[in-house]
Amino acid sequence: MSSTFPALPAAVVVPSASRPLPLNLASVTLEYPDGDGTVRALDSVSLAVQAGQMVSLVGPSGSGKSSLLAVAATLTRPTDGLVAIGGTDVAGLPDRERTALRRDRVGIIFQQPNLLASLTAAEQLIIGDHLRRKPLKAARRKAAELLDVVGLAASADKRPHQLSGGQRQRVNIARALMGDPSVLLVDEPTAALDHERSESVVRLLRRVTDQFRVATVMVTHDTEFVPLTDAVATMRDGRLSAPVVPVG
Ligand SMILES: Nc1ncnc2c1ncn2[C@@H]1O[C@H](COP(=O)(O)OP(=O)(O)OP(=O)(O)O)[C@@H](O)[C@H]1O
Repeated sequence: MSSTFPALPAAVVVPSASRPLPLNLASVTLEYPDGDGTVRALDSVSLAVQAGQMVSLVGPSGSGKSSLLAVAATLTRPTDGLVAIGGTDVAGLPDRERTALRRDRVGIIFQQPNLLASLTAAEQLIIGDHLRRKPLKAARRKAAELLDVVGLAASADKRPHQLSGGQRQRVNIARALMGDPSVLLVDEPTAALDHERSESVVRLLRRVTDQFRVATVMVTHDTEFVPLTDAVATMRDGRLSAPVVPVG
């Protein structure tokens, strides 16, 4: 842990009773088959994230961070426990409704932007809305607005090879916001970036979390960026080794 990270008293994030939490994981366990037995990637993990809150998820390799994101993203069904997005319990939903919930409520940002080589920055955003069957004109307007938010208004017509790594990650962030998600799940967004670009990407994630009131979970190994977030959750051997603590 970085020396700039303050030691703080533990405090569990308390959900507001009046409005459903954008993201609520309660006692989530995930087991993968492993030879004759199973490996427990998540062991009774609980994590509640409020609108406008940004939580850092840290922990050693193999501790379960990606598994937690995959379960929160509704990409992986947990073996046990509750996964609720905006108050909807995902467990009972058939695959089609899970996919629709994910498309409409969850923005996912992976380490690598995975942009399509032949599309411009604006088109990378618009194509998602096309799949959501939204009108093209509105999608164009929204893409322009979001590219402006991420500082790429002047690069809307550039293709991935004409953008820097940091700019590609900004397109990735704008793309994840196109569906107006209430939850943003971010996996090591700075893994391929130098320090300066990493900091500016995390600051951007902080800004969009505030501006769009999304509930953001960011897996990061850069603990120096933890103070830019509201709280830190530490994973070890599939468990949250400490309660979520606010960053002071
Ligand atoms: N598809 C899978 N099948 C079997 N075991 C898996 C699978 N995915 C992950 N695991 C195991 O689950 C545990 C948690 O892995 P996970 O990838 O979630 O950790 P992590 O903290 O994200 O690691 P890293 O920081 O290296 O990405 C590990 O023991 C891993 O080997």
